Amino acid sequence: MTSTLPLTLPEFAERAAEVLPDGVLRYFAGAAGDEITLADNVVAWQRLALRQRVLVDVSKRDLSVEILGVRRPHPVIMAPMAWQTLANPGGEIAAAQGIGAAGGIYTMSCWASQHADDVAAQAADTTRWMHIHIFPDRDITQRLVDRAVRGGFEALVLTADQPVAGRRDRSMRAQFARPGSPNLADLAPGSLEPAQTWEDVAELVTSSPLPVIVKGLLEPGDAELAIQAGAAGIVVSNHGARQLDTVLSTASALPAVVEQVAGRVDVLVDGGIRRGSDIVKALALGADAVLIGRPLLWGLAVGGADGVRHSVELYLKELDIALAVLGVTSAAELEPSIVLPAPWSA
Ligand SMILES: Cc1cc2nc3c(=O)[nH]c(=O)nc-3n(C[C@H](O)[C@H](O)[C@H](O)COP(=O)(O)O)c2cc1C
Ligand SMILES: CC(C)CC(=O)C(=O)O
Repeated sequence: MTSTLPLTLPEFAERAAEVLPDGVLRYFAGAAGDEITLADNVVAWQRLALRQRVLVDVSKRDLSVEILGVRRPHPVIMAPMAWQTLANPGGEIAAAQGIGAAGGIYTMSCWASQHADDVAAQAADTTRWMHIHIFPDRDITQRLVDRAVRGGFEALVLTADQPVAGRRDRSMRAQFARPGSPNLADLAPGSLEPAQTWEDVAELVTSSPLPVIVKGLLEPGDAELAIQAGAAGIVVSNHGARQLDTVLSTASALPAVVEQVAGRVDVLVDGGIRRGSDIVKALALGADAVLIGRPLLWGLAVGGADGVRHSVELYLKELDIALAVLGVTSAAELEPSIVLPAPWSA
């Protein structure tokens, strides 16, 4: 892809809407029900205003943060998203290469349209996490864990908010051929497990050589249970508003979860993060890092690996400028006092 890549993040979304078939776009962009939470995931970050301090020496700025005890160049992680060959023939491999080139972590959905072994081989230089479910057949889960270990994936991201599939009105009639999940095809057909509980999480933590991050929590009480089960981290997430409409947006849910966790494990957040300034707000509210979903699919759709890399770089550029203008030199040291309820949201 040699055409000029977009200059802004919204332009990526517009270009993706032009290049993606209608059915695929509806599946990617859509969410549950009336999409109230989908909209509020974005707006909840916009409802926060930033306090800027001036005439601080910001000539040296540091975007690095610690994630699972490892210093990373910046806080951007690609969220697990199914079937990435629908966005671009390069699929998961291109996405992983792209985010790796930008210094970010790639989370591979277990519903991937390419096999984890191939992603591991062809994006060997990218720090990769493997997304998994507790499947009705626990042996499938175990085999995915083995595969993650074999492929050098460094953590497991366990989806907790999908006992059943959400009902997504926008994509219900979407016509597109599902690429299947070659990553699961050589295992028994994966299906969701409505009977999963925290006991399963504790068992997974005990048996897994990799740290387990529990994704899809909104309540402080669940964060506590995740810690009791031995999770190394949690993701405050509503699955991109795809599971149930009118659950809390993630910016609204984050502060109480951070308070409950009190630094005991890593707290990550995703949902509606569309600007570098949203990352500032997430970190200020106590997140250690952020996962970004749809915008990186738009990058993949528009420009393959290069598009993903460029999209991440746009976030980082915005993050860096935001820090400088706010008078802050370190992303890791952002304080809650830098955000306040915006007067325009009253
Ligand atoms: C097309 C698509 C597929 C997704 N597939 C998965 C998945 O397989 N597992 C999962 O835990 N979350 C999945 N998600 C949710 C994302 O991991 C993430 O929580 C969400 O997209 C973040 O919100 P954002 O898109 O507003 O950034 C998917 C999201 C999208 C848009
Ligand atoms: C294959 C699906 C279960 C992937 C998913 O979680 C989603 O589309 O939100």
